[in-house]
Amino acid sequence: MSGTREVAVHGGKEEMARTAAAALAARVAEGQRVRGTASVVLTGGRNGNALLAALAASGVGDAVDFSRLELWWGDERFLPEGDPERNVTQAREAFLDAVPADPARVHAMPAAGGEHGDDVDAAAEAYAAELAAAARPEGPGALVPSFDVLLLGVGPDTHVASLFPGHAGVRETERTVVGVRGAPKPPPERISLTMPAIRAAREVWLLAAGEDKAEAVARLLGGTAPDEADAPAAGARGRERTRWLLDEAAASLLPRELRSARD
Ligand SMILES: O=C(O)[C@H](O)[C@@H](O)[C@H](O)[C@H](O)COP(=O)(O)O
Repeated sequence: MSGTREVAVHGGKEEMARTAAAALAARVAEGQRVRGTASVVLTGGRNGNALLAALAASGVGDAVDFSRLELWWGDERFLPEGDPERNVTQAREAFLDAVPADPARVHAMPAAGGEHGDDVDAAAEAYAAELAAAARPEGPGALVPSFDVLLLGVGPDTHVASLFPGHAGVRETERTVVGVRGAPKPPPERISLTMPAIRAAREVWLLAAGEDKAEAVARLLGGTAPDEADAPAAGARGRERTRWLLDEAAASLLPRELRSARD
């Protein structure tokens, strides 16, 4: 049984990113206070990167000890190391190069042309092994760490990570990481956490901003939840809490009572 679901609507995408960054810093600081270290799964995309940039801004992440923060990725574009389109490259530019993270705790997904060559499935298996090695025995299913917060940008087609509607990855029930081919959002080859890995997180935060997300958000939150195979974001739930962080444009087609929900 998953936990609570909350919807928060913020004025614009910048306000949403700043609010989300401050909330993430507070959650990480709490996790570090209670457990010594915290574990966050980052997402690619404009909203994910905007949140990271806000987190790197002065004053926001002051309560976080970045040297005790385990960073993972929910998905990665399977491109060569250093490619500007890789999520980790964009995260470094937005955030990582500005904070004192411990490189040993920054778990980037494998790049194409690296030790796994161009075998995206082998790269996915390697990341699954890295997650399992970091899992604590008491963790959920002990295949992945008990992530404090797992961030997900939401696509206009309701995809999250690199789990796309109707594609095999969204129906995976055993593996924690899969290789993706033929992704409708370029590049076609990607690595992605699966729903079992996503749902192992204590909290899952879904980020959606802009008019182009309004129809997806209305479909996902405005009434009966669609099946996750057809609308992957519908399956993205935390064990303790699921938060939707929207701006007014993305929330514009929601019922009035949801549009006014504030953090
Ligand atoms: O690798 C990726 O492209 C992302 O992980 C992807 O899942 C992204 O989060 C969504 O497509 C939303 O992207 P925007 O926030 O840019 O709309």
